[in-house]
Amino acid sequence: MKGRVFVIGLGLIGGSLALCIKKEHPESTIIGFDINREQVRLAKMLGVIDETAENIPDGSQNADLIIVSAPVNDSKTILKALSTLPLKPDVIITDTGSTKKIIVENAADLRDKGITFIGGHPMAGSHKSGVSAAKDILFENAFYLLTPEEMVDIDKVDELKGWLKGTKAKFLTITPENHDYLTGIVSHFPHIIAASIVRQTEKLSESESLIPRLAAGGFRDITRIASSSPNMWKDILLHNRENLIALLNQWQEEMEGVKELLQTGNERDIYQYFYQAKQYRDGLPIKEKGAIPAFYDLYVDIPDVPGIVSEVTGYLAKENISITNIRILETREDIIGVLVISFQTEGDRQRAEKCILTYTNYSTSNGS
Ligand SMILES: NC(=O)c1ccc[n+]([C@@H]2O[C@H](COP(=O)([O-])OP(=O)(O)OC[C@H]3O[C@@H](n4cnc5c(N)ncnc54)[C@H](O)[C@@H]3O)[C@@H](O)[C@H]2O)c1
Ligand SMILES: O=C(O)C(=O)C[C@]1(C(=O)O)C=C[C@@H](O)C=C1
Repeated sequence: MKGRVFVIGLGLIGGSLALCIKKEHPESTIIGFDINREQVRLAKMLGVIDETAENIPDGSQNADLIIVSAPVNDSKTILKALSTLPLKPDVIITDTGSTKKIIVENAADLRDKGITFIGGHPMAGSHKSGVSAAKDILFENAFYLLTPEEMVDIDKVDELKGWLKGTKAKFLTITPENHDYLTGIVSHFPHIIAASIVRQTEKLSESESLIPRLAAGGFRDITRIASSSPNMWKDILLHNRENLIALLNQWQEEMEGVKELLQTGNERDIYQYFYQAKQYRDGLPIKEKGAIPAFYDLYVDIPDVPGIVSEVTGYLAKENISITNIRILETREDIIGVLVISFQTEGDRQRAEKCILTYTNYSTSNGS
């Protein structure tokens, strides 16, 4: 496809979508805008965008596709601003926000002007923010939720899917209300729990200095997402308050049940509690295996290609670096996401990181 694509908000998601679009449609021109000038500079330097726009009116005027990818409360304001601008009549506007009901409501003025708005949410991401974390494989095999309203022409939805083909995501159309209910359960609520576990641990560590050093495998796995952008999550919670309050009430009941299990001390019931959770978790399409206690972990973001694990371990063998364990965190259905390699010492971990960065262009981190 040819045309001008204007990305507003050049962060992890806006940047990754820009890369996907350019890869699939090399003849398109990607124009970027962000209120943070440093993100714009980086986006241009990293080749994520072709051109920069000074402001939203400039970038929008000749755009064929506009992608709004700011935190949801900012996106709400941006959509309102877009509705006051002269736009191409056949432009498609979409967003990437993690919530949909309030966003779609705030696109009403665009709709009234006959402009197509299709709410969107690629259901993949990371705890990292900013354009430097953007990558074109981020959405591979992930669900990409779309929430077009009834009046939106099906051809326009297909056109948007065409633009987004390079994400290699699986498109699913649902209502904004259902979107917020479902993502509340599987995404927003788990983020609250992860943050609450970290906050409780922080308070308890004030009187016990060993706690941070012991917080390894399990703690890291369950709290990784607590490292996500507080600004983004503040907005998500404000946009999905009702669903989240209902979930918190249910969770409190669940915890009361657990407390009762402990007070009663019935071995069989406690076993059953964990057994049932394991059955459901193991049956999910995301098959994360084995919690390996590892103090010196290296997280490597890997693409979904055959032989990738042996490729990475091959480089380490070449440099005589021993590993104590290796596992794959499958972050999305059908896709390898992150390779977690464990080492005996921090020195080995650092050497391994250097080695992988020398031989490949995969990003690495210590998972924190
Ligand atoms: N991070 C994830 O895992 C994830 C996944 C799917 C969807 N989302 C959603 O996608 C959107 C973007 O998230 P992200 O992870 O890319 O965040 P990010 O923090 O990496 O990037 C957001 C960017 O928006 C910019 N911005 C804020 N207000 C702006 C404004 N008024 N005009 C122009 N730019 C503005 C910020 O400066 C920042 O560079 C959010 O709505 C988020 O809910 C996030
Ligand atoms: O992998 C992560 O770090 C994420 O939190 C990604 C995640 C999620 O909850 O699954 C977070 C918010 C987005 O709206 C979509 C995806």
